[in-house]
Amino acid sequence: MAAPPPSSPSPPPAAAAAAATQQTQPQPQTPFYELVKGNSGLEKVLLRGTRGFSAEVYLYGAQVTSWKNDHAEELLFVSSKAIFKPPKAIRGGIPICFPQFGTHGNLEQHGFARNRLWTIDDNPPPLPVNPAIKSFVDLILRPSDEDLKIWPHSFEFRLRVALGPNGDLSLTSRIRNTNTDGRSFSYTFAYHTYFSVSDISEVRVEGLETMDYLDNLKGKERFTEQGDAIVFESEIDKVYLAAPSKIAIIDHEKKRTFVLTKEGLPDAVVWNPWDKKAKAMQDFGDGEYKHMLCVEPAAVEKPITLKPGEEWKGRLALSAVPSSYCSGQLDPLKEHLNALNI
Ligand SMILES: O=P(O)(O)OC[C@H]1O[C@H](O)[C@H](O)[C@@H](O)[C@@H]1O
Repeated sequence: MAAPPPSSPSPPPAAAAAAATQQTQPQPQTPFYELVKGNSGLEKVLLRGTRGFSAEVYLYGAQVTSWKNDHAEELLFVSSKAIFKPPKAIRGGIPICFPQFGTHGNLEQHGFARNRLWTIDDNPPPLPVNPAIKSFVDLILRPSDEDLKIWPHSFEFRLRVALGPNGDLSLTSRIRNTNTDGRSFSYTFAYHTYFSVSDISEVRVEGLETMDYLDNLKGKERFTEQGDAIVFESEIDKVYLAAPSKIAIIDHEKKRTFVLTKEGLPDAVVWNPWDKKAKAMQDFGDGEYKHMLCVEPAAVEKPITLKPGEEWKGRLALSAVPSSYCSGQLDPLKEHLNALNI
C-alpha cells in the first residue's frame, strides 16, 4: 500500500469503502492506518498522528513496537537484539501478557497472546472514543484448535491501539468469554510496557511509594515499599498491588516524564533485569538495561473471572510530557492530563 503523506493519512481499502457508506452515519469512526511489511516480513500497522506523532503495531502479538513524539524521538525501548521470529516474543515495546502473567499458572511464561498472529478487525463492536482521535486500529485474537488444547476456553480478545491528537498512546483491551459450555474462565494480564530512558540510574518512579508488593526475586513474598519515589541501582522485579491509576516515570536526564494511566488493571509490575540477567538473555544487549524500564499495568494478584457472555475492559494510556510539569507532584499533572483529554 502506498505511504500517504503524514498530514493526510489514507484509510486502507476496506476502511475507505466503509467510509463511503458511513457518511450519513455517526458510528463507527473510520480507522486510519497503513499496513506494511516489518522485520522478517512480519506485517505491522503504522499509525500516524498530527505533527509527526506515530506508532507501530505488529500483527504478531498485537505488539506495539514504536511510539514516537513530534521530534521523531522513540519513546519505547526495543532491544537491538530483538528476534522477530515466531514463536519468540519480540523483546520490547508493549507485549501483551494473556491469559497468564509471568509464572502465575501452568502456561508458558506470560501466556500465548504475545506469540500469536492477530488479525485486523475491520468491524469491531462500538467503543466510545475521543472524536479527536483519527488514527487507530482494532486487532482481534481468537484461540486456534492448538490454543484450546493448552487453555480450553473460547474467547474473543479485541485490542484497540489509538494515537491521540497530542501524541498520547492508548491501548484498550476487551476480552469476552465465548464459551458455549457454560464455563467461566479466569486469567491474569499485563501490558508489559518497555519505556526508553536515558540512564536508569537517573530515573525515578512516582505513585508506587508505600504500596505493598510481591517480590519476584524473593519467591513472590509480600513487602511494603518505603515512602520515597522508586529509584534504581540493581535488578528489580516487583508486582505492586492495588497501585494508583496514575504512575509517573521521571527521566531527569531527558527532562521527560511518562505518565501512565490505567483502568481495570489494579496492579503494576516494575522490572529491570540489570547486568547479570541482561547478559543471560539471548535477545537483549549486555548494556541495554541502562536504557529501559518496564512499568506494566497488570492484574496479577487477583485473577479476572468472566462468565460466558461477559466482557472485561482494561485500558492503558501513555503520554510523554516535559518533566517541569510534574516532577514531585502528581496532582498538577492531573490538570495537564485533563487538558490532554486522556
Ligand atoms: O523474558 P520474558 O518472558 O519476556 O519476561 C521478562 C520479565 O517479565 C516480567 O517483568 C516479569 O516480572 C519478569 O520476571 C520477567 O523476567
